[in-house]
Amino acid sequence: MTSPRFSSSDPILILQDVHMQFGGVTALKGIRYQVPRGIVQSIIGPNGAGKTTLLNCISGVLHPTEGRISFLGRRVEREPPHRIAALGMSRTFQHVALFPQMSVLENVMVGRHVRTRSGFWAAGLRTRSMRREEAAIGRDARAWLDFVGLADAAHLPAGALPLGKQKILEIARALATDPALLLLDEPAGGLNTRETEELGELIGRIKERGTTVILVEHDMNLVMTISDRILVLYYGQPLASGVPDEIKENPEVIQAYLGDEWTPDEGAPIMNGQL
Ligand SMILES: Nc1ncnc2c1ncn2[C@@H]1O[C@H](COP(=O)(O)OP(=O)(O)OP(=O)(O)O)[C@@H](O)[C@H]1O
Repeated sequence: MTSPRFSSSDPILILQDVHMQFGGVTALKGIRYQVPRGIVQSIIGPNGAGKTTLLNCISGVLHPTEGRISFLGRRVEREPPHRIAALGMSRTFQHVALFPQMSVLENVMVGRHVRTRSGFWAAGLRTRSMRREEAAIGRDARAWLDFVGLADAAHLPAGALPLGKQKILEIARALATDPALLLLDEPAGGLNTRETEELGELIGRIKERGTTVILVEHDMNLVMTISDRILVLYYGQPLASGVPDEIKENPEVIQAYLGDEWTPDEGAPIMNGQL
């Protein structure tokens, strides 16, 4: 699915002068950035900095008003979300968007159908080949539930799970397409400390599988613990980029986001859990 000119050492994602205007609001002002393959790349910044808008542009939910986005060597800034998903990108949303009446397993199977030939609704017609495909999808979905630690809940209605597990289920559903790039929009929102630690451990295992992760997150403990690189957005522009220690010690970042009261010696800043 990658471009013939794409080499495995090329950045998986290249943003060139990405600009997004909503009427009078400029949400992104010419973002230039590259994400190498196989890392956890976090994007942080205060409310309204443009983080979700950037994820929406990358995943095709929004089309930037200007600029180019290349994913696996292909231009995608004018592609719809399903085409980008089929190229190998998957995402979760800030607010849980599961089918609450469907089982945990079925929710993961819905995610997998993005890549099947028959599609989820056509599968209802149930030809023999479709049934075989369906059975294979069921097996894969179980394997993903096992991977994220939800195998025991496979037959429960998704809506019956506590929020923390629903968020993990969303990640399982996004993983069901076996994406090269996974975008996570505030996965730790609403999670307690233990759930957030488990989430961090899961993201680490996703990376170990070879999936690149882009994480938009306010929980600084999580970000500083699991990120290979951090991009700081401020009013729609990159303010800084680097490894966690560089970001923690960057005076502009400290000044702009973290407040004067925090110093790097105190460890990762939390600011009431929020930037
Ligand atoms: N659909 C839209 N129409 C108009 N303005 C929008 C739209 N989406 C986002 N914006 C504006 O764009 C700017 C960036 O918003 P965005 O949600 O991307 O920020 P964010 O960094 O994700 O914030 P948060 O941390 O609160 O989620 C904000 O000023 C927001 O009000």
